This record gives sequence, C-alpha cells and structure tokens, in this order.
Amino acid sequence: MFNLLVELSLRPDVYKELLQEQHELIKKNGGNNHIPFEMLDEMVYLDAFIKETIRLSGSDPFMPRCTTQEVVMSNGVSISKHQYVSFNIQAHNRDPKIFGPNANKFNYKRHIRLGLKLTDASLANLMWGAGNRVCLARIYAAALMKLMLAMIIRKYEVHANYSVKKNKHGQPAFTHYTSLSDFCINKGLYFKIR
Ligand code: HEM
Repeated sequence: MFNLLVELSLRPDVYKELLQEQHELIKKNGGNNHIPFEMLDEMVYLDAFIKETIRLSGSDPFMPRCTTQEVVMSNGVSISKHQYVSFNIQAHNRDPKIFGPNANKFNYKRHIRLGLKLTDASLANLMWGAGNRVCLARIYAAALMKLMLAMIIRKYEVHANYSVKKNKHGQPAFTHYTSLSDFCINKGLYFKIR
C-alpha cells in the first residue's frame, strides 16, 4: 500500500486521471460517494495503476521452491532433489521479451491495452504467484486495495516528502524513502483533504 501511495504522490498526471475516473463513477451513481463491490470492476484505470506499480516496485520478489526430484532444465543445467531454487519475479517483471522495449518505464495503460486485470494471474502479472500455488485470496486482496485507494483518491491529495536524488544519467533515483509519519510532515507521506 505504501508503494502505491508513493507512486501516486510522484505522478500528478496519473493522479488526475484516477481522480477523473472516480468523479465519473460518483456522477454515474447519482452523486453518491458510496462504493459498491460491483463498482470496483469499473475502476479500470485504478486497476491498471495498481498492477503497473506492483510490476515495477514489487510485491514478492522471489518464489522459493524445493525440488522433489532431479530436474534437468532446457539449458542442460541439472538440479538435484531437495535443493532450494527461486524464481526472480523482479527480473521477470522488467523483461523486454514480455513487456516490450519500454519494460522499465511506468506506463499503466499498457495493461488496459492488453485487456488484463489486476486479479488475473499470468506471466504478465506474477504478483499473485502462478500455477498450483496461486494466491487464493487475490479477488479479496485486489478489492481491498482498490477500495482503500479509491477512498483516498476521492478525499485526499497525497504528497511525498523525501528527496528525489538524480542518478548519473540525470534520471530520478528514488533512494531516499522515509517511513510513514503522522506527527511530522517533514517525513514520509502526508495527506491533504481536498
Ligand atoms: C496484496 C496482497 C497479496 C499478495 C500480493 C499475495 C501474493 C501471494 C503470492 C505471490 C502467493 C504465491 C506464493 C508462492 O507461490 O510461493 C500467494 C499465495 C497465497 N495467498 Fe496471497 N497475497 C495477498 C493477499 C492474501 C490474503 C489477504 C490472503 C488471505 C486472506 C492470502 C492467502 C494466500 C494463500 C492461502 C496462499 C497459498 C496458496 C497455496 O499455496 O495453495 N493472500 N499470495
């Protein structure tokens, strides 16, 4: 959740688009601010924003497994029984073979174009794991994330307060995160009521 809020605070243009989506839904609901479960499905931008944030800044970085038998991989490397192996989700999530030449760029609309939803578990979204061990509560967890973010977007502006350093290529290097703080706006994130 913290990553999502940091991302929101860093991207005012995206924030505007997400707020616009919420305003349209409120209007469609006759001005009522209530968020019924079915409405979460209509939050297409918010869905894609969460997915893109988690693709780039991660949930679970690794999927550890223990082999139950010897495995010979396609490149000839063999792994014997009872060895711990791990799949690197973060490297996968930035792989240009899967996400194209702009794999390192934040572009949440890529998921809308592909018609992929936050709750879908696929190679384009490993945040829930995959296969037999896929997260059993992903629909619940996704709904909670969307509900909380939608409520925050409707009511608050989120601002970050940490220094954005530049790396040697002049791009922002977000190395200086501070933790959430409710007693001092000089640290972490703060919320301003609209
Ligand atoms: C944003 C929140 C969540 C994320 C990102 C997430 C992610 C994951 C991932 C990646 C796995 C697979 C782990 C692996 O293959 O090694 C997993 C499995 C699982 N998750 Fe979640 N999860 C979330 C929330 C929840 C919640 C709230 C619950 C329960 C109320 C839950 C219940 C489970 C269970 C029971 C499994 C194991 C399924 C199995 O092994 O058969 N998850 N989750």
